[in-house]
Amino acid sequence: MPAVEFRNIDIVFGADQKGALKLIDEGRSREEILTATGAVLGAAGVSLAIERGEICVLMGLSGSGKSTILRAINRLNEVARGEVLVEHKGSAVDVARCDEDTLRDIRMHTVSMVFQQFGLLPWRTVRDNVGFGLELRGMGAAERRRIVDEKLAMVGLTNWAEKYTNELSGGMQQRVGLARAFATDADILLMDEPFSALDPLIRDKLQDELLDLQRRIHKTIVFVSHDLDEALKLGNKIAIMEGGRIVQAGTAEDILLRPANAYVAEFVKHMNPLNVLRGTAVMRPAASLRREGDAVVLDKGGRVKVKVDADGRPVSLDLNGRAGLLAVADGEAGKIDDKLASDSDCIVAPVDLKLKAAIELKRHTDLPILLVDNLGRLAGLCDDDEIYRGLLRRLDG
Ligand SMILES: Nc1ncnc2c1ncn2[C@@H]1O[C@H](COP(=O)(O)OP(=O)(O)OP(=O)(O)O)[C@@H](O)[C@H]1O
Repeated sequence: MPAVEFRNIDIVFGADQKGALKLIDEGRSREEILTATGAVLGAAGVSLAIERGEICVLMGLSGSGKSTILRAINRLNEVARGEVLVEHKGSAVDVARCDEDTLRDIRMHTVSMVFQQFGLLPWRTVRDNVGFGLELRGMGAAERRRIVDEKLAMVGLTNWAEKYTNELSGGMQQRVGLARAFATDADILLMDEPFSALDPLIRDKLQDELLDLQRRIHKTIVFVSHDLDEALKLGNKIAIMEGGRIVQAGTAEDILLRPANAYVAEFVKHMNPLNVLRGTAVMRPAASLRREGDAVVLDKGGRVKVKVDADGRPVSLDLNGRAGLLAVADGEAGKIDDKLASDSDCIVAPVDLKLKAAIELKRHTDLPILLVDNLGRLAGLCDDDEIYRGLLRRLDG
């Protein structure tokens, strides 16, 4: 069960919902619907599943409908048609139709929201802002203090607990907003352009902090942004919206490599592919490499071979009859010990290795890179040839 799922939702602002829905079904544009009915099309035919633990970024130009669908997740916006399923206490609840008590329960325990303008109460201290939701729930002071202090430590604001929020910088205020959202322990966080009021350096830092926190807390985050860099950096999944409709949803790589239409292509035109692409985008897949028995041939001359076991995991390296050494690089950043690298003949790295890291590894070691999946099985080869060809293909558009 996804944590959040939009099933074919339409959202209309205005009295003539029926008239607007009819025109949506006829495929009319927002302008046509506005002229004919006076109603504003907020969202049309939106379907999207957001899995538990995912960061899904809703991206698009101003007015494209990002906030509109985000706010349907806790029914701050009513949907005219369709379902908004939210995983609540182990089952999928249609927020669009559930009763008021269930809705209140969902808002209090399952879905929490972080706003662009922080939404803090200036007459309360940082500690009392973070504990506000818990206070509304009727939680006792001691328990509240324990949770609030834990969340303040999480966002690095322990020493600021007694200050008033207007004594804090914008970046710090947004950290208070984050701590408040974390304090409710909601599984789903809705973040409506939370960093866009901040200057670029602070924004970049908070994005890193959010990614770092997410590695520890595994929330489901639905994040609205109009900035593609931010979307590509944060999103496991990115849904691009135009005129109230989702025009493409996929991974950063899908969007960069296969933009669905001219609108998406325009967004990605100026992106630096190195920050987004992973080894998988350029590697020569294992299945297309020449096999010789239990060995996979890595070079044209047939002198470099890697032996794989019955499951396809690389076990040894054969350099024209001499045994070579395989060295393992860690994580998507491809970290490797210098001494190990200099003694080795080939590097084994995870398949989600960032292309930028692959290039750095190549420059640093000048060794071919074997990419392996999360079970250690050979997924493909990423050497100079693959990297150059992959980049050229990308740059050629
Ligand atoms: N409460 C409302 N009443 C009437 N129209 C609304 C309301 N909320 C949103 N809209 C309209 O719905 C459309 C989509 O707005 P939305 O705020 O979702 O866009 P967005 O993509 O989030 O843009 P932005 O980045 O500017 O916030 C816009 O045309 C907007 O004017």
